[in-house]
Amino acid sequence: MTLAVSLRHGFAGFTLDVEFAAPAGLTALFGHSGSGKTTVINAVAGLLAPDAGRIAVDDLVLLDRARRIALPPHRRRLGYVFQDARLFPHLTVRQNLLYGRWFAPRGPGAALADVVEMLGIGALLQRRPGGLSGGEKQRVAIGRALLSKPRLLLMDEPLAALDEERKAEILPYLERLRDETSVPILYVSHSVAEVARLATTLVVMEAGRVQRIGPAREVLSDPGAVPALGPREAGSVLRARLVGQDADGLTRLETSAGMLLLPKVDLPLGAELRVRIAAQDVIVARQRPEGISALNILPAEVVALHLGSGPGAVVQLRAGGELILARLTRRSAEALALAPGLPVFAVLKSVAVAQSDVGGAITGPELLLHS
Ligand SMILES: Nc1ncnc2c1ncn2[C@@H]1O[C@H](COP(=O)(O)OP(=O)(O)OP(=O)(O)O)[C@@H](O)[C@H]1O
Repeated sequence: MTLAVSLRHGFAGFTLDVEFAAPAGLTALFGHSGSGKTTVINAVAGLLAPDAGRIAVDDLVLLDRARRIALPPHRRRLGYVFQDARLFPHLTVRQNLLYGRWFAPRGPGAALADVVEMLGIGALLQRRPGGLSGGEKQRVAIGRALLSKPRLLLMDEPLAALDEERKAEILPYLERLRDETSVPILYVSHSVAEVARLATTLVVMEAGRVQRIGPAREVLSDPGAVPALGPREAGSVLRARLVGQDADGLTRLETSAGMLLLPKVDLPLGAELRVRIAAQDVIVARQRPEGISALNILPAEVVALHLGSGPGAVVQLRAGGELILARLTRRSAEALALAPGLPVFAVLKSVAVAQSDVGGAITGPELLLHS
């Protein structure tokens, strides 16, 4: 299923003008506060009638201003998960979940038992929302949305109200949701780490427009997207496979950029992972450094150099089949005479690992590993 969105809408002092397609998987709408993410979600949900536009899920048109089509929200069959779970306090978890099914059309769809298992909420079924943690409540809210057999799940910053520990608890379930159901997810976030971990497609919004769109891995390693993503948070995502557990406690991950050695990643051999390398955790060297504690040094080649307006610069490197971003100062870029085609070495100071979107085991919280 693919969601196609084309929208124009004006508020006083703000114009939204966007066009994008969200294929299967999780499409993240990323952007700074006020860039228009919630306005897009509200238009898709039918809570806002835009000045102009068309929204369709495959052949089903939800909105077409030119043809005067505008399905009311309840006929769009969308599951909505907000920042706060909005569960019914007087109903048990089980009754809250079944409430979602109440409005679902007949026909095949997710079974209660499967949803309960996927979200790990079996032990909570007889409890009422009042006694649940924020993360547990969100898992129930996701289950309720799924059981309504939605065409599409809309998630507006579902983790924003949670502390880091609760976020870490819920992320693996969102990964399962993305990988194990065929329901496309439109997910609003302003956290690059969250987007890097979850998104299959990334739509970067800026001042009401789409600044970049594409497969998340490509957009995240595009130096041109760094200003919109924020230089502190920008970084690339690599695919990796766990290929060895060494006797000294280090884990070997195979990537097309080379082998990575990390402190123990407690997963079975063959596990597929996403590895996130923040641009600020990469050092660029002209020669292979020696006498250095970093374990992960990858041969690479400069692809592009992106100079900012200030003292910073971002360099895009190709290592094997992967693109890696490194953040450095303009002065260092000049001292190293970095230019496209130059062979260099990427020294990785730290790497984060998460479950990949290829399936496989659940890793639990994102592991931030210093290599
Ligand atoms: N009902 C409204 N009336 C007038 N202006 C609005 C209305 N809703 C949103 N806006 C304006 O539209 C712009 C985009 O808002 P929107 O909530 O879509 O941004 P956002 O990217 O979701 O931001 P945040 O991350 O803070 O939620 C903002 O300038 C906001 O003030």
